[in-house]
Amino acid sequence: MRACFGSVLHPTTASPPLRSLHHPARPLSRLYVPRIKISLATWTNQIQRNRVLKEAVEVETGALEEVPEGGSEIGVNRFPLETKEDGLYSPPKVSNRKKKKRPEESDSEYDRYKLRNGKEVFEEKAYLVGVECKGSTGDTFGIEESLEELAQLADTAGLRVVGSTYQKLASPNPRTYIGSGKVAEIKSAVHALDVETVIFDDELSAGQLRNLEKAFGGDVRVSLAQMEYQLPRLTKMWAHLERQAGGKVKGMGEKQIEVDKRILRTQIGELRKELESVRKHRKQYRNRRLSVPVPVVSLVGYTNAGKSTLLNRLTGAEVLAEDQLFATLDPTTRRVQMKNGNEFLLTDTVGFIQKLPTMLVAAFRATLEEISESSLLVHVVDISHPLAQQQMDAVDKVLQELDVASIPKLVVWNKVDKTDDPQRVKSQAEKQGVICISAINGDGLEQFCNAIQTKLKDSLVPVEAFVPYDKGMLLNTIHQVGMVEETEYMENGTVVRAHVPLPLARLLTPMRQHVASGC
Ligand SMILES: Nc1nc2c(ncn2[C@@H]2O[C@H](COP(=O)(O)OP(=O)(O)OP(=O)(O)O)[C@@H](O)[C@H]2O)c(=O)[nH]1
Ligand SMILES: [Mg+2]
Repeated sequence: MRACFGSVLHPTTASPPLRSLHHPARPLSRLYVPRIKISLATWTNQIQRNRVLKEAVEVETGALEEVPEGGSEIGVNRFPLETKEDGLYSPPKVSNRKKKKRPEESDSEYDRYKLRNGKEVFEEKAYLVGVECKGSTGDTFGIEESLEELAQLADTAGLRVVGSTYQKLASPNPRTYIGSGKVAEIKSAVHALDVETVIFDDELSAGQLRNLEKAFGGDVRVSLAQMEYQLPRLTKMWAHLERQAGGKVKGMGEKQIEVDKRILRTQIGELRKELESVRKHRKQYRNRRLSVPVPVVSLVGYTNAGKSTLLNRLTGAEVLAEDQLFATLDPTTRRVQMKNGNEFLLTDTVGFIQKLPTMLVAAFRATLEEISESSLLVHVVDISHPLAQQQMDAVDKVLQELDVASIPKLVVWNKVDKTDDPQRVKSQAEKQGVICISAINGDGLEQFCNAIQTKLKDSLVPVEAFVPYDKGMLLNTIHQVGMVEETEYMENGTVVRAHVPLPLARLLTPMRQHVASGC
């Protein structure tokens, strides 16, 4: 056994050659996501396997003569795919911690390569350990729920959860965090189940990680949790920027695989700089966008609440919406046109999660900065979730930490179709002045758009401006994004009285002065 990553320990078993790429790491904070989703080990494997897969595709299209080792008889689909009837890949549901191994399930290395979102991942076997310290404040989620969520995250990260345990502690053991009896119990589970990754539901010190690895029987290497967290995000951002900004960012134009190779060669300090540069360019991109004076509405909410589904439904966008945590990693913005012709920009964001630590908030900054520049936040709640209230509280807490609590907010209860009694939920929502929708079947979306419009109006600025006829486009924009109360046609232009978004009001400033000085 070897390696730890965040509070994740990777014991090694007889590994295929690719697994030697594993890089261990340690946690910087109590991070769920980086600890598992962004395992450099998994990620480097993915890159490596994707390369092989890419080569295999080239073989099929005749681009390469040489067949990759071991791939001759299987071609593109040399690794098993799990498909649903509709042909889409469906990851195994792992929220059931007592999942039994199917008799026909083989542990051969090939069987454990799975295709996820078009990428191939090696499914490591994971064992979850939940820890609850008595007297720890602020946690409204119980330990069982925390473990459920951790299992879902592990699934999202491409791990196969083979077991779990938890312990309530009066205070953590300084050497191993959990008690020695628990350590022994986990050790036997690790060996009995051939576990490769042990994930702790809490922050462990470097010393505790070392001791635990030793106790479970491996040598520990500790480093680079931060990098593991940033790498995929960085890559994704590049891809995102490439699509949106048209090739001006450093590294753009590089194929994904080249970016991947370059990142693999890069050290963590350099990566930090790169992330910073991505942030700067995103900001430039946002500034350009802000010069188009359309109000920005951001969808925020707990992960899996249905934000991307709502964006897709309203705009016809094709943002990945999946029953997995953290399906969305970087924001996407689309224009929404309402029936009355008014427009706003709708931004999807990365979902929040309980115990989102300040450090993670900082790391998410690149994406969450979008939120701070919105005219309106739409808090999407999965009202069918048994812990909907706790999730709402967790989101509000993060919004406070992000210092955006002052931005007007509209709360929307989503997935009403999934509740036991949609009618009852709807009337409850009405009483509380909350909009009730189903992003999946479109129920309540008209009411939702009207509510956005009303809320946006509250954030509009009243202006009176003289718009010369040669600036006719501007008048169109005022009609499109603002609310026009009165227009008066003069000899050289139009006097317009309207409520407009702040950026447009700024743009109109010279014309407002014109009004003041004599029209
Ligand atoms: N029944 C039902 N399912 C929904 C509804 N809206 C979304 N879903 C499902 O909920 C799951 C999560 O939806 P996403 O849109 O990916 O959620 P998200 O908030 O973007 O999640 P993250 O990107 O992880 O933060 C998907 O399986 C959707 O199909 C709804 O109104 N009703
Ligand atoms: Mg999403």
